[in-house]
Amino acid sequence: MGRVIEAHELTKRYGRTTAVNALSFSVRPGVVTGFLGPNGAGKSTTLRMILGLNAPTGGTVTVDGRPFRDLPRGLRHVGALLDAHDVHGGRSARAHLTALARSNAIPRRRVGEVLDEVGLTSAARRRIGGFSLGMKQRLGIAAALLGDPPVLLFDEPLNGLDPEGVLWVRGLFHQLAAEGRTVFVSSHMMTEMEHTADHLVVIGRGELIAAESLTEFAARGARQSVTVRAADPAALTAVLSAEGASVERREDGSCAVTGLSAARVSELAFEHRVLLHELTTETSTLEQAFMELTADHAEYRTGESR
Ligand SMILES: Nc1ncnc2c1ncn2[C@@H]1O[C@H](COP(=O)(O)OP(=O)(O)OP(=O)(O)O)[C@@H](O)[C@H]1O
Repeated sequence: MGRVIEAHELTKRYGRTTAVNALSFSVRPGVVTGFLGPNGAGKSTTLRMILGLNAPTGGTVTVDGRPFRDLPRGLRHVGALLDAHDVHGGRSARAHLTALARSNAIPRRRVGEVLDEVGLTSAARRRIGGFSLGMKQRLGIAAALLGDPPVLLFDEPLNGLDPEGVLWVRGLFHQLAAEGRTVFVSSHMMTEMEHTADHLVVIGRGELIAAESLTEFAARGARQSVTVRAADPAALTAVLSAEGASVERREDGSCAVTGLSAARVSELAFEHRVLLHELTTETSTLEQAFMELTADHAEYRTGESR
């Protein structure tokens, strides 16, 4: 039921700022695709171009082979949560969704269904102005689901949700993908995507850095190193280096060893009678892979004068 989103050489310039630069990627149905990048990387701009809210300076982006503008029945084709605050605070949640349903020719019964789905039934008659950010996110998700669309876009949907809300939203995204929909979710935090996305499109400064499965992405950062603390670090270094390992002596007296497994380090130390006080395997995390890959692309970084 889902449709492929295809960006080809997509570019957006604002004056001299290039927000999105020759970005090409595709988002497939049936999996949750995370859209990851540091602040200012161009995620919101890209999502707005997918929805036809911003016109590209160059390149194209299509849903099911067509620009969004050419797709009739808006919300029934693509449901989106762009900015949870972008709602009329004086209205009730139910009135807000009812107005959206009416203008998109969506049956009224969907309003009750989506309110239920996002857990807002008991708050449906309250003014949105009094909602917490988490409740507004739920309302925005309800609006995205209203037209039962095959394609769903969410911009930073986890912002403001409590831990229970985060678990719920992850379950919902997986369910929507399992139903065969196309689910594209932006975030600037790798940790948020780790248990949310199956596939990743990673950008920095408007350019594509990676487009691959979460497993492939994780493998980039999966350089294992072994931390060893030895009674005689110099002796250990000599033994391990002779076996082809690279050994880095740290200030705290420990050694970071790459190129040998912890088991092999232990065997060699035993054979050469080097006493060990500590032996730990460190696997670099997804977060490290993300930081390393985006380091050259971060728009705003602490300690950087621009
Ligand atoms: N309307 C605009 N006019 C001028 N510059 C803009 C406009 N919208 C976005 N930009 C610039 O384009 C770049 C990308 O912004 P965008 O909001 O798409 O990034 P983002 O990845 O969504 O960031 P964040 O995670 O901070 O929301 C930024 O440098 C931003 O300042």
